[in-house]
Amino acid sequence: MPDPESGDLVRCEHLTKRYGDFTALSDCTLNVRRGEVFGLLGPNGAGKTTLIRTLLGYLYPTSGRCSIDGLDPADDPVEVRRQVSYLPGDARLPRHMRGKGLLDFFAEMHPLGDRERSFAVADQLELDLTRRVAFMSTGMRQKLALAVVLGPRTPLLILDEPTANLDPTVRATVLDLVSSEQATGRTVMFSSHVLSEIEQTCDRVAFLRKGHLAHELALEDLFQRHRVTARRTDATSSEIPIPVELAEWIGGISQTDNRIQISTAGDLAPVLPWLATLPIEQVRIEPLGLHAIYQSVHMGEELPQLQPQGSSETDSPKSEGVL
Ligand SMILES: Nc1ncnc2c1ncn2[C@@H]1O[C@H](COP(=O)(O)OP(=O)(O)OP(=O)(O)O)[C@@H](O)[C@H]1O
Repeated sequence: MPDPESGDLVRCEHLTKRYGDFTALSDCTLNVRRGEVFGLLGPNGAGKTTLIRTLLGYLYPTSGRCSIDGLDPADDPVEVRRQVSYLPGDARLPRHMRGKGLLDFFAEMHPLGDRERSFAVADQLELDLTRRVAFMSTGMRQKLALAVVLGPRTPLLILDEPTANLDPTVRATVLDLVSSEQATGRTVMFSSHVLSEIEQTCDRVAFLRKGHLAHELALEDLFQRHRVTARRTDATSSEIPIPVELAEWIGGISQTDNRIQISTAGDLAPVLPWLATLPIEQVRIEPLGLHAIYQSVHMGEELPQLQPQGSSETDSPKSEGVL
């Protein structure tokens, strides 16, 4: 039964999917909250599409379970798919149809289809709807697929690499469209290999690696974290103590030769006066972006220090858990 009271629209509990002996998704537990934009990140073959297709009931889980609005796709795939607009990574459209006819067709087919909306999206993407699909470029077909998928007013939108094959201007429009969908109350899941798109659009992101959920991260949290690098000007290499009153803001301090690195969490304002008192020069402060996290997950390395706020532990890397 749909459960509108639950804060989570999507739930995966210990979801595992094997193809023969090969485990494509392993013990994956994650939730997507209603109204959020949730990003799926991971290298090629990480299991993103497998996760999405299991959620939609196109694949049966080997073990574990998942649900969309309380509905289990293994039990009721048709009803689940009524709740979802899905853009596959390899969307194939009937080649003989013209754009206009195709949008009409899909708007009529879907119980929540909205022809006006599909045409408005096509217009926003500056797509020529008079052409046959067969004569469209790859990017034009992607635009058309987006116009199809963004039409129906489903509670959930799942987009598998929606900006693939699009030029930078159109990519930006697509991200705007995703944000507009969120503003209307829809929940969006999307996978992308473009980290800046995830940073720009998502509320939370999950990193998959070799079928495992390697990390989950709230973007708001990431933007609050910075890395300060500097050169020590004093001759000693003695440890710089973290002032007790700043324990909440300083994640850790590490030093190699005379290079010092300080990780911060939360507002920088209380940290800056203290930094000014330290024997350091060539100070660089940079937000800890997704790129640093992604690289670590991708390489299977331990992650850079990301202490939760309130922690005063030193700069020991951690490799598990929610960042
Ligand atoms: N039908 C299948 N039979 C066997 N193995 C499969 C099948 N479908 C996918 N796989 C394997 O499962 C793994 C996960 O594939 P999946 O398509 O989910 O990855 P992905 O994260 O979406 O990758 P990409 O970023 O390249 O789209 C890959 O190693 C892939 O080769």
